[in-house]
Amino acid sequence: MRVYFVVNPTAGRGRANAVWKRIVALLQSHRENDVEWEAALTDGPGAATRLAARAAERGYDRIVGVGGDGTLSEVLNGMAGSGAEIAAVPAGTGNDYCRSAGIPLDPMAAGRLALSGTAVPVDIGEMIPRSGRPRFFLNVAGIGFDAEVARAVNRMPKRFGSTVPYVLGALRTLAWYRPVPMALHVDGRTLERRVLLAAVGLGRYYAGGMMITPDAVLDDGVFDLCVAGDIGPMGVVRLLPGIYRGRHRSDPRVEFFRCREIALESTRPLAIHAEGEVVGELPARFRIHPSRLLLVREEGVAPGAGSARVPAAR
Ligand SMILES: Nc1ncnc2c1ncn2[C@@H]1O[C@H](COP(=O)(O)OP(=O)(O)OP(=O)(O)O)[C@@H](O)[C@H]1O
Repeated sequence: MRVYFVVNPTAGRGRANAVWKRIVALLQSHRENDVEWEAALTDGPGAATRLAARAAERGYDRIVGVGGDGTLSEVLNGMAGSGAEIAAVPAGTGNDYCRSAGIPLDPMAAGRLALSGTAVPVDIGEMIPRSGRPRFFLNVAGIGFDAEVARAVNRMPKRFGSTVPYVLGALRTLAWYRPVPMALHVDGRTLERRVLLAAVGLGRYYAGGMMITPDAVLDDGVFDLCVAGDIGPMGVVRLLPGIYRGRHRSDPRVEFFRCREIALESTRPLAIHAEGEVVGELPARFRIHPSRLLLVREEGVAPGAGSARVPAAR
């Protein structure tokens, strides 16, 4: 098997650098002779997409993103549709996709899995803005309050980990952001609402462990759409802490839908985030591609990580 590592040395406030050194030591001691590997470090935004696209073109069987959710998302956008498998070594700040997918958060365990685990098909989403470039995502994309929080968080230094910047960004955004009148087209049905946020989930977690779409399953062929309605600043303050445990599930102002196609329109332009990075503006469509990605993950583990599977015989 030929494995290509795409390493973002700046992920996790530079933690990825140390992680990568340990992974190299693991690779050098790896006894399986049938693994041939190569690696490249990213040198800025967009580099992981270019590196992953080249690796897929050159016929690598497996492409491993070493970094956080942003790195993995860039890797996906370089290799989606190529037939290559994707694996992840979590070395970022939030690592929400690994949390959602049941990939070990311990980078060395994830590194071993990347080398010897098997890949299973999972769903990916495509965000198609009316103007601008479409983009694939693997975990959560969204609009509204959370996209504005993502914008605020991305402007902050990452030295505090993932939760503190998120809470600070959320508080700052609370001061000015108000629910926006929107039309949501969900599998052909139109809903009109004032919307605080809409999150399109394949995985369950985002923003450093918030369980925004608590029932999402990576390989069920549908999006879990979470729509938080007309909720004011004090309501958000009360709602936010409970999202870490999925308690918003029972809040009457929050609705959930299982669907395949979503189109969102708003009365004013709203930013769209994918995996916590701002990637476009409404209006946009979201389309699911069931089982489109081959993901290396542990089988039969992890709450929220997909349907339970019988462990393969070894
Ligand atoms: N050499 C580089 N210098 C600066 N930025 C880079 C470099 N390589 C990649 N990037 C950018 O770094 C961004 C953040 O990376 P990533 O999301 O993987 O780490 P993180 O933010 O620490 O983790 P998480 O998203 O899990 O919280 C990516 O969006 C990518 O475009």
